[in-house]
Amino acid sequence: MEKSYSRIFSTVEFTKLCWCFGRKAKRSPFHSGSMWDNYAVYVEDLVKSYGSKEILKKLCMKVERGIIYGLLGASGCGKTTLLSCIVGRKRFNSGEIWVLGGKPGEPGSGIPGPRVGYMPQDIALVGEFTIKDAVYYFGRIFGLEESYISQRYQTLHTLLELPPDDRFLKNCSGGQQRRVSLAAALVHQPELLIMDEPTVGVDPVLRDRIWEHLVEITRKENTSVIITTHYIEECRQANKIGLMREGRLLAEESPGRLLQIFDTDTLEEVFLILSKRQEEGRLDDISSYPVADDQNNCMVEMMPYTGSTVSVTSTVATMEIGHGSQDILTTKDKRRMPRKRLDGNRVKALMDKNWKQFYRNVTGIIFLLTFPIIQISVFVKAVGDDVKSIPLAIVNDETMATSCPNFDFKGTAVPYDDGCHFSNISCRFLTYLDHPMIHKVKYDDVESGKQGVMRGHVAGVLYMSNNFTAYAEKRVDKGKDIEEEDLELSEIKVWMDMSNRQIGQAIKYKLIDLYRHFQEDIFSDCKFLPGFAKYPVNVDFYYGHEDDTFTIYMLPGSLITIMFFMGAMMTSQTIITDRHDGVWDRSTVAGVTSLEITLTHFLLQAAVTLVQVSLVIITAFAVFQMEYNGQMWLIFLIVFMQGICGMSYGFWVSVIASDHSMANTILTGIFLPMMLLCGLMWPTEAMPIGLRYFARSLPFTISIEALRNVSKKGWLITNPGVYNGMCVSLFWTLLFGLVSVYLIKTKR
Ligand SMILES: Nc1ncnc2c1ncn2[C@@H]1O[C@H](COP(=O)(O)OP(=O)(O)OP(=O)(O)O)[C@@H](O)[C@H]1O
Repeated sequence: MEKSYSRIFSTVEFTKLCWCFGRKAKRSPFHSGSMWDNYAVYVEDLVKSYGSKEILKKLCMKVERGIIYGLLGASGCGKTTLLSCIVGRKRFNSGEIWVLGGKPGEPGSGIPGPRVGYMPQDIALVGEFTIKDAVYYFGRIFGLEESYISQRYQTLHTLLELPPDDRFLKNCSGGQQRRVSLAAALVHQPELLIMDEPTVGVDPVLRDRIWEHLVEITRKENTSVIITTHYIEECRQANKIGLMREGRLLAEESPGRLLQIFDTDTLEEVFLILSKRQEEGRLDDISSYPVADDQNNCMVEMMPYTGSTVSVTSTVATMEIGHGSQDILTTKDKRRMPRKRLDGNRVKALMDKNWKQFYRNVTGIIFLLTFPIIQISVFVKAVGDDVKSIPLAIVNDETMATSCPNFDFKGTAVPYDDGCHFSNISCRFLTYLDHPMIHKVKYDDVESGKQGVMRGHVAGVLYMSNNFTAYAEKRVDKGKDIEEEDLELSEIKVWMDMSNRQIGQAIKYKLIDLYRHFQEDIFSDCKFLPGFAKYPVNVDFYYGHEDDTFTIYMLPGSLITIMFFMGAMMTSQTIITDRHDGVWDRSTVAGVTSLEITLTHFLLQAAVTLVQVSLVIITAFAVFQMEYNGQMWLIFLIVFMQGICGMSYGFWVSVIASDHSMANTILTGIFLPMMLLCGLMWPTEAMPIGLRYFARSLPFTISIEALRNVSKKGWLITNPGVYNGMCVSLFWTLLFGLVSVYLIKTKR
């Protein structure tokens, strides 16, 4: 093989055939725009790297108008990267790309936009679309009339043997999805059609039909086609093929001519020869040979397609190409109109897509609507209420009883001239312990009670001494003259298990509180001055109540964090799914702007957030009757703004994360510390001063305070304690949003 190749393939021809091997062009081949107009795609010295890895190495490529160009190469050689750069999906490091006479992205180039039909390697369609939806979606994005889309849909449906109109894409096979994807790229009859492996998984008969169609549109409509495929021999039907390896084009020529030059029967063999040659480093040798136009390496090739009379020979078709391209452009001039940042048709198509994606995902809807209700219900029912039925060991040495059968309050505190006579008041005190928080458990002595604590059977031991009543009476009678030992014996002693601080503290304060009531009642029976038994510190309450549960304190934080998290999760999941499926990229190539994508996602998700906020507020305030004092619309607004802020945060996460698992990690990894710092569970005032300022700068700390100020204090929007919280929400919403848009623009 190599022998016959050497015989026929002279060095000069080889030199002419291969081009672009590192010699820098002295000047651009074209000094006027009209030259580029002859090419559908013109790539010069293109370099694209991912990190330090160079994928495209000064690659040059020329695709004349009205031809089928087959781009061949092994997996990973950079074909998809090259196509992505051509359609403007990816930025490149250096070099030049002209598409249909303009540079992608430049105003008036029409690219991205309807001039190009792009079928990416991945399906890049919405799974919730029906077959018809998918084609119509792109038709509408391209601004086509409904009647025209309908007519095109019928034609493509027949041509590509598409499944029934109403079959959902997610229920189609891979091959069927690929055909729908092809139909979506063809619907608007683009001037340039770029397809990344369109025939994978397609039946050979249908594959043949697709190729026939490609030949037909290049011939009749002067469409230019770039197609990549793994089936090398399939490309015999192309007018020109580019053999790509390791980020470079080894050759670019018509298949017939390649076979002739290399004297082989198959393109596989041509590729093999050229690949070996590249391996041996002999391709670089050709730079020393004379070339047809040494002013520019990209111009060096056997058969330049420069004029209207050049005929391209392929094994399947011989066709005249390059005719009347200028006329075609004139009729399609409106496609070159500078792209509007916001176009009504595209916004409508995107809204329709988002809505279908939303309502056809029943599991998603159930989750989005029930999850906030479940969360707030669980919170109200499970968090912040008083502890109940905590077992407390009672050792009453006075009566050896906890319930004191036949006990009667009467006669336990009887006033007389100089004082008050007590009787059996240990039993009287024990009646005050009949409280939902406490479950009394009788123990015979302190030691066994303490054993009970150590074994976890009880949360503490309460002890009253033998003759507790007598010592208590002495304490009252003698006042400051009481002896220390008597004073000690008049005390109720308690040993608590404080390893569970919440329970330990709750029981401790409850016992003190119950004792206060007990003492007040006894002193009242003794006809002492009212208030004698009270602490001499009289605390009254301006906002809230003494017995407000912790639930009331945590409710604002809970509402806000639930909505922030829901907004963040919903947005990041939706956008990453769209981006991962390639729908975002594909829509962008079709002309959709980032603003339109962002805006339409925002509108739908804001509507969902509105419903979610209504649900959590109804659940908290109407169903669970949580108390509030302020204006309900203001409570609603503050929570809603945090939902929007969460959406913006989710948007930012979706931009910096490459996939769902990374997004979830970032989402929760940042959200959890924010939740700990926001004062939801513990006041920020308990933090070290530096940390407190940091905590207050976070998205929802001050909003939680604002919501508490409205719901508990009834403050109005004019109060800084309210509007500051709203300003912080707004600030973070804008910050996350702007940073995300900036990253989208720079990250490609
Ligand atoms: N986003 C990315 N970050 C880093 N490397 C990437 C990225 N995308 C592609 N690559 C690498 O670039 C190289 C070329 O990938 P590309 O997808 O362009 O190849 P290809 O020729 O289209 O392969 P295939 O035929 O299998 O689709 C591969 O080594 C790939 O791993």
